[in-house]
Formats: sequence, structure tokens, C-alpha cells
Amino acid sequence: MRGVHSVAQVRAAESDAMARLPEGELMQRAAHALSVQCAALLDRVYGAHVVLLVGGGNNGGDALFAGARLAARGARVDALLLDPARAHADGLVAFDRARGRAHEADPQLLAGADLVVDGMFGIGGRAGLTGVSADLADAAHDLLTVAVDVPSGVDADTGAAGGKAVRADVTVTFGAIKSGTVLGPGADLCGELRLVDLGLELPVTDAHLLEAADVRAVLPRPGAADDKYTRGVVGLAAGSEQYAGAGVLATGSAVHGGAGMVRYVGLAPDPVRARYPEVVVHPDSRPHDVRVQAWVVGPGLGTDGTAMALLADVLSTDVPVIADADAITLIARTPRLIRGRSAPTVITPHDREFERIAGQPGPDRLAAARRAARDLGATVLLKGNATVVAAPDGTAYVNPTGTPWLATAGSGDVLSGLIGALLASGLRAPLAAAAAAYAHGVAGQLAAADGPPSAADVLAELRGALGSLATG
Ligand SMILES: NC(=O)C1=CN([C@@H]2O[C@H](COP(=O)(O)OP(=O)(O)OC[C@H]3O[C@@H](n4cnc5c(N)ncnc54)[C@H](OP(=O)(O)O)[C@@H]3O)[C@@H](O)[C@H]2O)[C@@H](O)CC1
Ligand SMILES: [K+]
Repeated sequence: MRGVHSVAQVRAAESDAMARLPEGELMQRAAHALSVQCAALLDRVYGAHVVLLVGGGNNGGDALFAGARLAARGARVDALLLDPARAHADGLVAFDRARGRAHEADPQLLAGADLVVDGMFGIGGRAGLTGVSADLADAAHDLLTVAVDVPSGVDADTGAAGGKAVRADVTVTFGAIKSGTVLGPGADLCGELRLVDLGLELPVTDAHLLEAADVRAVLPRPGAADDKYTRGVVGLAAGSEQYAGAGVLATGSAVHGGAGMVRYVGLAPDPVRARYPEVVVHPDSRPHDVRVQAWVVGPGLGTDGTAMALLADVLSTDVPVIADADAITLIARTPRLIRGRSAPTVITPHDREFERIAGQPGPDRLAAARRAARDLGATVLLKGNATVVAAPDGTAYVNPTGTPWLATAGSGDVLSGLIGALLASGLRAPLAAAAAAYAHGVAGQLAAADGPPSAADVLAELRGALGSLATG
């Protein structure tokens, strides 16, 4: 797991470091690392054409010092100054000495560049570029681009990008992973994220970027003494006559997600039985009377009185529950259904469902998920290109494996079933949700490799994804 930090935390750590280091040392460390990364991206440095986009702050200073190092190694380096009067003075002197050439910010000067170094705005940046900075971002769009610290136009805290931002192939980020480089549009605009250690002393953080090893460490593996009950029994209250498929998908995901046994009490027993003979169907039982270690409720359930009665019954149990889709709509009408639960609850809203239950998420998705988790006393998995999982105590996980191909009908049902299986195995709710999001993303990537995937294709890849994650 990699810690994710806010801009305020990074600024505080930087000022502590600056107080104990010689003046300019941090920027030299940053510029050195940046120049090494740039050199590695070029076939050869000598004779390469590098264009720096230089803003008026320290982000531009990093670019100028790195450009000076590349120029000293024989690169032809042009610096386009957004605001010549505010360009970093010492950086400009070093750049000039190395025979770099500074210009006004003319987008045409980017033509033919082997590498663009985006040093317009870093952690002092706001979301969205306008005017010349937007024109420069456009001109760099198809060129190999390295962003300095954060792609310009990306808010380093939230990842919001407003209308326009630099799209980088590689982002060389300094000292810490800023939340805006792994969240929202920022996660995509960064390209490959490379973290450079500046020797900062960062505070302990409660936001984490998931890695495969974290998932491997928590995925349940049956031991010699296990039987189907000790591995965890998961119950499904999902699917209805009208939306039988959602119940089938969620149930299938629970079956393949590693549960020892799956019980079904939803309203589409026949399709489930036909597709998954290993599932124990309880057509006339109330959830309360069915023994499981975790419940999945909501996918395809409908929102009528019968659905509400099933949901209320599931939520009145004292085992972990993952509530999705129609269950979220129903809970939004009666939030006390989950507020008073004694066992953990996970909800997995997309933006519209989130809005119903906790208001608009807005650009700061990490803060929104945390707020909702605290208010509802539930783990909130807010779906997105970078899904965020927040626990009521503020601990949060960001999943990097999402793919836009997962935005397909039924994909969420697969995620719900998998979370249910992991909850039933005894994993803590926030980790179950986060690990499931990670594995679901990997399954989505595998499924997309063969062409546009359906949710059934994602489900078909789930075993493979879990298998490869378990073995590493
Ligand atoms: N601190 C350290 O120890 C170290 C820092 N380092 C480096 O410094 C970087 C932070 O530098 P920084 O604080 O000077 O801010 P920076 O991001 O250059 O922005 C400057 C100004 O730009 C403007 N502006 C912003 N967004 C805009 C927009 N969308 N459109 C138009 N204008 C916009 C805004 O000015 P305003 O408009 O508010 O007057 C803002 O004040 C950091 O990311 C890292 O690269 C490293 O060297 C390691 C050591
Ligand atoms: K930048």
C-alpha cells in the first residue's frame, strides 16, 4: 500500500525539510531526478529536442533546472515562459548558462519536439487551463510529455481538471503521492506515475493507494482445517422477475469469489438455480432465518414493498451486508436502516446513487466518500475511474485498476457479489470492498483485452483475476 497525501501535508513536510537543508537543495534534488527521468525517456539526450513549458512558480523552476542539466548533456532545449517576469530567477540563470534558449510562450515552438516537459503549474495549480497555457497543452497533446510533479490544470488534491489540462505520458512526482494524481481525471492525465524520494518526513496518512501485493495479502485462502462453512457462507437477496440477470450475475460472482457456500433468497430463484446448481436456494425463507456470514442485497431487487421488506430483513441481521443498486435507492429513503446496524455495512454507489444518499459528490471524491461514510456509519465505495473506498473512521483506499470498459450494465452486480464473498470470509469491510474493487478492475482489464466486454465477460475473468492476484 502506498500512502497518499494532501497538498497541505506535502507543503508542511517541504517547509520542514527546507528549514534543515541548504537553500535550494530540495529543488536541486527534484530537478536532478526529473532530468534523469527525462533522459531515460529519450533515445539519446545529445541532439534531442526538448521543450520546457515554464510557469511563474517553483514548478517552472524545477523544469528550468532540469532543462539546464539536459542542455549540459547536449540536448537542444527551448523554454517557453508563460510569464517571463515571474519565471524562477535562479532557474533561468542556470538554464541560460547551459545554453538553453528562452522564448515567449508560442505554441508553434513545440512542433517537432522529442520531449515536452510540463512545468507550468504544480501543487500551486488550480483545476483547468485557459488562454496560452491551454494552447500549450493542446500543442503538446500528441507529443511525448513529462509532467513535473502534477500535470498542469489538475488540482493536486482532488484530481479535478476543469475544462482543460495537460495529458502526460509520465508524471514525475516529488516527495509523496498527492491525492490528485490518483483520483478523478488526474489519475488518467498523469500517465505513468513515478515517485521521486526527496527525503521528506511525511505524516502518517489514512489514505492509501492499493497495490496487487495488498490484495494478495488479504485474499482468503482455505486452510487444511477449513470446510465450506468456515470458509464463509454468503447470502444473496438480489434479482427479481423483471431483473433476474442482476441476481444471476451477483450470485455468480459470489460463487466464483471464493465463498464456501452461497445461499439465495431473492425473487429470481429459477434462473439462479438453472445457472448455478451449486447455490442453495431458499425460495420461501426470510433472510433472518437463513444462516450466512454476509449478505449481498440490492442488485435487480426492485424498489417495491416486497423489495423493501427483504432489504429491511437483511439489514436487521447482525452480519456484514453489502447493499447496492436498488438497496441504495431504498436506504436513501430510510437511512436509519443502516445507521443503527451493529455489524458493518458497505454501500457501493455510482454518482447518481451517491447523490440520492449523500448529496452530490462534487470534485473532491475522497472527501465526499469520507463524509458519507462518517454520516451513515458505513463503508462507502464510490465508483469512478479511480474508485474510492472510505470507512467510517476516515481510512480510505483508492483503486488504480479501474477501466472505462467496466462502465457496462451488470458490472456493478459482479462487484457486489465479490464483496459479499470477501465479507463472508471474514475480511474487514473496508478491505473487502477495496480488494474486490481491485480484483474486479483486473477482471475488467482481462475481459477488455478480447474486445468490448459484457458484465458476464467480466464475471468469466474473475477466477483468472483472483488466481493471478493470489499467486502474484
Ligand atoms: N515547495 C518546495 O519545497 C518544493 C517545490 N517544488 C516544486 O514547486 C511546485 C509548487 O510551486 P509553487 O508553490 O510555486 O506553485 P506552482 O504550482 O508553480 O504554481 C504557481 C502559480 O501559478 C498560478 N496558477 C496555478 N494554476 C493556474 C492555472 N490553472 N491557470 C493560471 N495560473 C495558475 C498561481 O498563481 P496565481 O494565479 O494564484 O497568482 C500559482 O501561485 C511543486 O509542484 C514542485 O514542482 C519542488 O521544487 C520541490 C521543492
Ligand atoms: K506541471
